[in-house]
Parts: sequence; structure tokens; C-alpha cells
Amino acid sequence: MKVLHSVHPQDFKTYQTGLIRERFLIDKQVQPNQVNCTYTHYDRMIVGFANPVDTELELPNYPNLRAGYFLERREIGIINVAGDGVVIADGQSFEVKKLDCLYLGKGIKSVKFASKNADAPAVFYMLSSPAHAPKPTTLLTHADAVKVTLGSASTANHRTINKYIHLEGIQSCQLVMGLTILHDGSIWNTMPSHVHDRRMEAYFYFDVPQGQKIFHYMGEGNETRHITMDNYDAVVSPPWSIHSGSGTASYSFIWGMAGENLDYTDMDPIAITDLR
Ligand SMILES: O=C(O)C(=O)C[C@H](O)C(=O)CO
Ligand SMILES: [Zn+2]
Repeated sequence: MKVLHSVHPQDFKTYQTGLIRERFLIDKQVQPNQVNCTYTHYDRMIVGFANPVDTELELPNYPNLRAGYFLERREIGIINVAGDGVVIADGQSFEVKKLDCLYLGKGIKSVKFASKNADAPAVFYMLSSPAHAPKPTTLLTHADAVKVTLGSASTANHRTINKYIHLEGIQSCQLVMGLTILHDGSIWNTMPSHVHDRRMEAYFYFDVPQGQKIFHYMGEGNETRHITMDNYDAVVSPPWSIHSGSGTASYSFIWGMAGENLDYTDMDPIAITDLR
């Protein structure tokens, strides 16, 4: 499993594009009939992908975990971003359609992934953080996720936030997870931007139209940098970093966090006029 180590904000100021990409970008991980995971040292969050096309896949037990099985001391949130899929947790099958979320808690020994149709396979995006206690297995459909609409067309940031795993939603130990859909013609996410020193965050961009790109902004508010990202790329955001993006077209992304609390609204905003 690939490992990403933590970066100090003072060091980040000297980074150029190549090093920023090496330290934070998680790309080319959605591969047919593969499960691919990256271990980050940001709150020990694991960022994973499963793309079962014509075969069932199993979540492996990586040696990095020194565990009997992947979820022995972890929890996981799984969101499907493509064709209809199935997740089998300790023998129990869950239909996970596009934009549905399945939460599996500490103690689930076996997790398998399958697609309903090999011509339109599922793509499962996963975030897993350490967990101290078992929480109930929960499937939440996109329709039932709590929705908050923010921004406006005139500032090109009209978007709907869908909250799945959070204080008032699916219960977890420390995982918070959901997704944001940009309305047609809007291209800015998380603007005005913010940081939250209490937890890291990971973004996974999807439904980025062919031939388009995301410009993802990072760094302290007074010292920002960007990398460009493609469909199905993920990026980790240290607790000191903003995490905002602008696309050359509308798109969607999954956000997820782990750290001190489960309160989605725990953010320290940065005024647009203060960004450098
Ligand atoms: O569009 C947004 O704004 C977001 O989706 C913000 C993220 O959810 C976030 O950064 C939560 O801390
Ligand atoms: Zn955030």
C-alpha cells in the first residue's frame, strides 16, 4: 500500500508542482478489477478505491495495519460513484447505487465488492480511519442524505452539499463523509475557503467531463499553491491547508475527514480578500 507522510506548512512554501503532486495527490488508483489503497499519516486516514468489473473483489488486510483483518481497529465509509454495485459485509449484501453511502464499523471481518453489470461497473471510493468501538452498519441513499445548498450562480459556486457520515447522520467514531455536486455552470468549490486544525480532509473529484480539469488549491490562506487534477483523482489536505477547487466545467467531489470531532461546521473561514 502506498504511504503518504505528513508535511510541515513551512516546508510546503518551498514546494514546486512536482513535489506537491508527489506528497498529496492520489491518482491512477481506479483500475479494472483492482482494490487500491493509500495509507496517509494525516489522522491515519486510508483512501481506497475498488472497481469490480467482471469479478468480485475483497478488501485486503494490508501488512501496514498489523491487524488480523482490515476493520479490526478501523471503520470505513464507502460511496459508489458509477454503475450499480453490491458490497457484501460478513456475508450480508447491500445494494449500493451511484451516490449511495455504506458505513461499516470496527469488527466487520470480510468486505467484498461487485458490480451488477460489467458494461457499467461500480467505482467505490472509500475512506477508513482508526476506530475505538463498533458502530452500526448503515446504508444511506443519496436521496436520504441531508442536503445543504450554498453559493450562487453569479459567483459560480452554486452547489449542493450532501452529508452522510456526521454528527447528526450515520454514526461513526471519527469519520465524517459526504459529497458536493456543483450545479451546472458553477465551477468553484469551498469558496470562501477554510481550514480546520482539528482534522485533515481528503477530496476525490468525479463526474469531471472528458477533456476538463480541476485546479485544486492548497496551502495556508496567505501562501496558496495549486495542482491540476483529473476525474477520479484524490488529494489529501493537511489540517493547516485550505482545500478549494475550480474546474474548467462543473463536477462533483467526495469530501471526508477524521480528527477531533464529528461536527461538519467546525471550520475556520478565510475571507476571499485575505487569500494570497
Ligand atoms: O463545497 C464545499 O464547500 C464543501 O464541500 C466543503 C467540504 O465539505 C469541507 O471542506 C468540509 O470541511
Ligand atoms: Zn474542510
